[in-house]
Amino acid sequence: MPAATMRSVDDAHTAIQATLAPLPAEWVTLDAAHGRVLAEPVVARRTQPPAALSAMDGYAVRAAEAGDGAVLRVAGETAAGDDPGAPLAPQTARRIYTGAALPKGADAVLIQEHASPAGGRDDVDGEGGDDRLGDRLGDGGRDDDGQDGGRIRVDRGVDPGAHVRPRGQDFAAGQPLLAPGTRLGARHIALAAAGQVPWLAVHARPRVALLATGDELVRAGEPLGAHAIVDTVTPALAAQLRAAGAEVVALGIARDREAELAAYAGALARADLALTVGGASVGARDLIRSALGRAGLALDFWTIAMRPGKPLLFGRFASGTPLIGLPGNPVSALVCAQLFVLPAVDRLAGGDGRPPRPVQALAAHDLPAGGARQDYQRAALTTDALGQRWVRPLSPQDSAMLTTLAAADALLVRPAGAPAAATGTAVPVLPLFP
Ligand SMILES: Nc1nc2c(c(=O)[nH]1)N[C@H]1C(S)=C(S)[C@@H](COP(=O)(O)OP(=O)(O)OC[C@H]3O[C@@H](n4cnc5c(N)ncnc54)[C@H](O)[C@@H]3O)O[C@H]1N2
Ligand code: MOO
Repeated sequence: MPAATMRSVDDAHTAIQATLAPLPAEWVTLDAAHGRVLAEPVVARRTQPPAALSAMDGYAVRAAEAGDGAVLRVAGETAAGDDPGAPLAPQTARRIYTGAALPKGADAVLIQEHASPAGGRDDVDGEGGDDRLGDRLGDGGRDDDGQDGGRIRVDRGVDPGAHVRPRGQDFAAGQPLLAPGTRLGARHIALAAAGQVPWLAVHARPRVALLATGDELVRAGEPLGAHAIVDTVTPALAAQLRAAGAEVVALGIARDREAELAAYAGALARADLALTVGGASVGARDLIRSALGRAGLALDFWTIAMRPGKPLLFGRFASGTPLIGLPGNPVSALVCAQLFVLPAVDRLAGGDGRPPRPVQALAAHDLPAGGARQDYQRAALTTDALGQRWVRPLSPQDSAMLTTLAAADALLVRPAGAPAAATGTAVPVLPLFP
C-alpha cells in the first residue's frame, strides 16, 4: 500500500459524503425533537405577543397622564391571561401584572416600585395618603391603597411604550420561524412552541448496522480465553452513535470466514449506513473486502493516507447502503469514526456532514516533520494563565493503546510532509469526541 495510491483524508471524506443524502422526514412532538434536524420550515400559527402586554408588575397608564407627581385612581385589575375588558378611563390606572394585556387607551406601564399609595378607596381627593408617603408598593408589598379603587402617586413619570411589549413584537402569524436544516436545541423548541406548532418534521434517525469481526473477539464481561481480545469497539461506537442521534443495530461478532461474513451482508445492506470493524487490512484473515465484495459490495476505495486508520475502506451495496469498513485496532476505529462516521451520520440526519473542524494550539514540545500519512496523534491540551492553549502529544501512540486515547483531550493533526515545528508553533488540533 504505497502512500501514493491511498486516498487523502479530505478526498475520502468527500467521496463518502457524495453518496449520502438526508433521510426522509418524520413527525415528532416537541419533547422528542432535541438534536434532530428540521426537514420543513416552522411557520408561526399565531402572533406573539397576541396583544400589547405588560413586561412588569405595576399599573397600565396613559403616559400623558402619568408625569412625575400625578395622582391616578386605580380602576380594575388585569392579570396574565385575563381579557383586559373595558378601555382605560381618563385619569385612571389599571392594576396590571407581568404578561397581562393592556386595556385599550393605555400606552405605558408604571412599575409599582415607582408608585406610592396616595389614599384609600374613599379618599377622593387623593390627599389622605400623605401619612404613607415613602411606603412604596414595591418590595413585594401588596398595599390595598394601590389596588382597585385606591389611588397612586406617580413617583417617576413614564414615557409612552414604557414596559410594554407591543403586539407581534416577537413574531407575526404566518412568519417563518425556523428554517429546514436547523439542528434543534432547546431554544428552537421553545420558539416552535411559542408559534403554537407542537409537532415538527425532522429527518429520520439514521439506522446504523455495526458488525465486529474476528475469531479472537469476546464481548466485554463474557468468559475469556487466555488469548482472547475484548470487543471494545462495538460498545464504544454504539454509545457514541446513539449519542449522535443514530439508531444502532449491533449485529454482533462475525468469525473470520468468508461465508459467515457474507451472511451478514443482507442485514448490513438494509441499514442506512453499515459499519464493519476489523478484517480490513492485508492478512490472510482480513476478509471484509473479498467476502462482502462477493455479496454485492462495490468498493469505492480502500486505504487512506492517515495514521491511525490506513486500511479504512468504503463501498456501497446494491441497495445503495454505504459501508465504511473500519480498521480493527480500537484507536484506529474510533479516530476514523470521528473523522468519517460521525459526519456521515450527521449528513443522513439532515446536517451538513462537515468534517470536524480543527482549532489552533501551540506545540508544547518540538515536533518532528510529518511522515507519509496525515497523523492524528493523541494529545493533551492545557490552557495557560493568559488563556493560550498548548498541545502535548502523549506517548506511546500505538493504535491499540486505549489508556492513551482515554487520557487524551484532542488529536494533534500532523499533515503528511509537514515541516518540523518548534515549541510554540501554532498547530491544528481536533478536540476529541465525547
Ligand atoms: N502487513 C501489514 N499488517 C498490517 C497493516 C499493513 O499495512 N500491513 N496495517 C496495520 C494497520 S495500520 C491496522 S490499523 C491494522 C488493522 O487491521 P484490520 O482492520 O485487518 O484489523 P484486524 O486485523 O481484524 O485487527 C487488528 C487488531 O485489532 C483488534 N480488534 C479487531 N476488532 C476489534 C474490536 N471490535 N475490538 C477490539 N479490538 C479489535 C484485533 O484483535 C487485532 O488485535 O492492521 C495492521 N496490520
Ligand atoms: O492505521 Mo493503523 O490504524 O496505523 O494502526
